[in-house]
Amino acid sequence: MKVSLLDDLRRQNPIVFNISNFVTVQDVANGINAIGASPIMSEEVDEADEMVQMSQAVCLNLGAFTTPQVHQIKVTGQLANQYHKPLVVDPVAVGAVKYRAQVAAELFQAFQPDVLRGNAGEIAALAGINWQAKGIDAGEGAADLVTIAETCAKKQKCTVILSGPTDVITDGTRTVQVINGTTLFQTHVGSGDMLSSIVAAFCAIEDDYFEAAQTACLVFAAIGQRVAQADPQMGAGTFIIKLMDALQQTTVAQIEAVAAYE
Ligand SMILES: Nc1ncnc2c1ncn2[C@@H]1O[C@H](COP(=O)(O)OP(=O)(O)OP(=O)(O)O)[C@@H](O)[C@H]1O
Ligand SMILES: Cc1ncsc1CCO
Ligand SMILES: [Mg+2]
Repeated sequence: MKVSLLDDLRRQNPIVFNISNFVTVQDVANGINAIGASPIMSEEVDEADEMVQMSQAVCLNLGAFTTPQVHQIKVTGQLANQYHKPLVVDPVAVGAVKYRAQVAAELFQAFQPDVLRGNAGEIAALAGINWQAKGIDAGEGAADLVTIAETCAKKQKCTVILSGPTDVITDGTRTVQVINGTTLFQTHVGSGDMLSSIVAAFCAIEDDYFEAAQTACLVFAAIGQRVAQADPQMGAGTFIIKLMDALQQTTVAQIEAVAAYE
């Protein structure tokens, strides 16, 4: 685990191009900015080529697309592959909505993600494993989370992050579990979207996307855990504000001091 990648990220301040969703776009932009990268968002396919070329990573969030946006997402994903820019995809609610699963399957015919980041319900759906997803939330299932993530990585031919109380990160061969975190993440809609774009920021500065993905998960979860531990009475509203502060201010040494992974 190379937590020092966080210092590289802050030094290099890479541009991360996001097609976000309207629910969480501001948290995603501010999260990227706070941690030390440079966000840019777009809803216009005509600027996709220029945007991808000037970016060091691309994050496509499938949270709330319209038909024109599906086209924009498809073109942007293809451009990311063409220009060899790391491509992270967040497949929001593909386990809960058949239409979304169908659109995601069509998109993955058109381009190849480098990292897929979703909760258990989303990653199980992309792995073809039975699970009861619940809207944007993970839902319930009996299957083993490591098996789900590894199956998904092999099937989709990329690094996979299955996030939750424990994050499972795998490229199908190497697998790490990040234990850090706080239940307060669940009280803030868009914690996962923030994580996906922060994964893209780490992929912008580290060519081994498995390494980038596991470091991003550890950094995000450990920072959230430190915030929660500082005030046991904290609620959802304060958490996001303190989390933004901590994304900006937490040091590599502070993260290493609480890091828990296996
Ligand atoms: N119960 C929990 N305990 C500790 N950490 C958690 C817990 N649930 C989620 N997390 C952390 O929250 C972050 C977001 O992951 P999560 O799986 O909740 O994404 P998500 O379901 O896509 O969220 P959203 O749809 O709100 O964006 C990750 O860093 C994960 O480790
Ligand atoms: C609540 C919600 N609905 C569509 S996207 C989204 C934010 C979590 O991705
Ligand atoms: Mg999500």
